[in-house]
Amino acid sequence: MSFNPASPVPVLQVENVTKSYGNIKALNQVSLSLNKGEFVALLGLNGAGKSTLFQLLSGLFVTDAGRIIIGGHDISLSAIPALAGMGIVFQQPTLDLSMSVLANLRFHARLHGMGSATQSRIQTELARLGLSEQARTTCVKLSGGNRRKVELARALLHEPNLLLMDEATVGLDPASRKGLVDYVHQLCINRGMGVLWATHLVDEVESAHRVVILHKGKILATGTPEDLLQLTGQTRLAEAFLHLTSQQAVLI
Ligand SMILES: Nc1ncnc2c1ncn2[C@@H]1O[C@H](COP(=O)(O)OP(=O)(O)OP(=O)(O)O)[C@@H](O)[C@H]1O
Repeated sequence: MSFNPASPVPVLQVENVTKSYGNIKALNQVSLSLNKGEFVALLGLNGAGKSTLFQLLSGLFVTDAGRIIIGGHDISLSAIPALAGMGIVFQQPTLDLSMSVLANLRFHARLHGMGSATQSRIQTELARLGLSEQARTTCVKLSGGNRRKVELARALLHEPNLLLMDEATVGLDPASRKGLVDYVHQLCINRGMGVLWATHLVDEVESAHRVVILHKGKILATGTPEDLLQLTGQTRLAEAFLHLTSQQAVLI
């Protein structure tokens, strides 16, 4: 089955979101939206505010101002249905390394109240990621790349409409990074899932449908990779990114 992008359906709307830590404004009036089947890259240097945005999206923190709507549900009013439609892979590993792959996935399935569908969903996701043979392996024995794949399988288990990837390739070698980006791209195409992929690595965003450049808590620019090249007059995305973040002009 392949997704038809003809009629976009927003799976995520971020409206004028502001968040401060004391005097530090980590996010300043940030707005973005993401449609079904769209791969949107959130590109920003260290300290841009990417993790802060993800913490707000995953309900760990609340906004100082603005609204976050996931699958039509305002997270501040209806957190449970909002979060139920979302999967997330955090920058920091969150598997219980003392448990098996299966036990980690079953724990997540119980949290989502998946019931009798659990076993077949686990088998499907592990098979897709080439991890069926590792199902009973204790996670501490897995390579870094395979641990990330288990985290991705866990994030996909309850079939979310929105997948958040927060610098999910940290610690992976270049081939594994590319493998993960390509796999998630296919998920967008095949399942019509929306993906927000945060990174500071430009090579991970070259195939994104849209790139949002976040810098010092503000969105500097948004558009297709081609739009950003045109906007900056550069020939490579890495140069366009450097150009935008060094100029800091508001170019939306
Ligand atoms: N708990 C906190 N307390 C105080 N300041 C914080 C806290 N978390 C983040 N910040 C500050 O907020 C700003 C945004 O940080 P954030 O971690 O969201 O950026 P990031 O884009 O995820 O960076 P990185 O790529 O390095 O992970 C930075 O100035 C950071 O120092």
